[in-house]
Amino acid sequence: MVRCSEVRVNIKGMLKVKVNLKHNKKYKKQQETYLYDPNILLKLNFHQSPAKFEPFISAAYPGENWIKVRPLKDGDYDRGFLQLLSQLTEVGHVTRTQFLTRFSQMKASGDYYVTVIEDTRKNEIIGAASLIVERKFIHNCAIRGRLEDVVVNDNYRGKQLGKLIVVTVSLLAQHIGCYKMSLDCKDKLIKFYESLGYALIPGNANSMTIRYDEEPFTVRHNNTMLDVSDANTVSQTVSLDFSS
Ligand SMILES: CC(=O)SCCNC(=O)CCNC(=O)[C@H](O)C(C)(C)COP(=O)(O)OP(=O)(O)OC[C@H]1O[C@@H](n2cnc3c(N)ncnc32)[C@H](O)[C@@H]1OP(=O)(O)O
Repeated sequence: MVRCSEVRVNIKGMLKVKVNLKHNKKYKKQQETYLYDPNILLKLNFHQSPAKFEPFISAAYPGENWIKVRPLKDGDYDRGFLQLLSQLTEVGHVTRTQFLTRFSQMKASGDYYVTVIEDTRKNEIIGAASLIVERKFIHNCAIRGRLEDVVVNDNYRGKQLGKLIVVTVSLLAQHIGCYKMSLDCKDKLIKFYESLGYALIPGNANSMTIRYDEEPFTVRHNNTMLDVSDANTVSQTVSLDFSS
């Protein structure tokens, strides 16, 4: 079968038809879908971030030509995205269908900015972080960002990729109009996030959790499980305020 890939009308009104003789088999190579528009990442101004990059890198120029910062793609199931997440927490056995269904739901909502770093030499996802947009009625129907699921493959840590992926989604939050961005983290990572502009808000930096997947209902304080009845202690939330 012959495919017509381009039809143009020139000045004299002559119809020009450019034919693509590629066989259908080659054509079958499916286009992958981005979760969100990758061009937004090229517009982010990394000089706005208090993070110190030495040498300077950004999402558009990540320092090496084999490093690519981009939105998650539906094909990333085959690039080890879930295996990377398993270095952060338990992922479970997620089938391709489950992955693609979740990807479509996230894309349809428009509020999920799962962002990854790919090692293009290996066709492998080596870093990830998610910005999730929360829509509010308060502050004139404002939107705020939540930073979730930050991880860098342990073979690539200590090379600024953690900073790169967190700053990318943080600038992205500001770019799309969030008035603030917050995250929950373990105590040992507070310094890491502080170096990227996040702060513990005095009197308002607690993070509390109730779990429904464990019995009896429990509140978590970092890694320590507490019974809800004596949960006076809580863990911490760090915020990045774009209005100040
Ligand atoms: C909101 C959330 O998702 S919190 C969950 C965070 N993720 C995890 O804990 C998963 C396991 N850890 C990781 O994947 C990585 O260690 C990350 C993402 C935390 C950091 O990634 P890296 O690529 O190593 O970070 P990067 O090289 O950019 O280091 C930045 C700085 O943070 C410091 N840092 C990195 N990891 C840690 C850590 N675990 N504890 C304390 N400091 C750290 C580094 O020393 C470095 O400091 P410097 O700039 O003064 O040299």
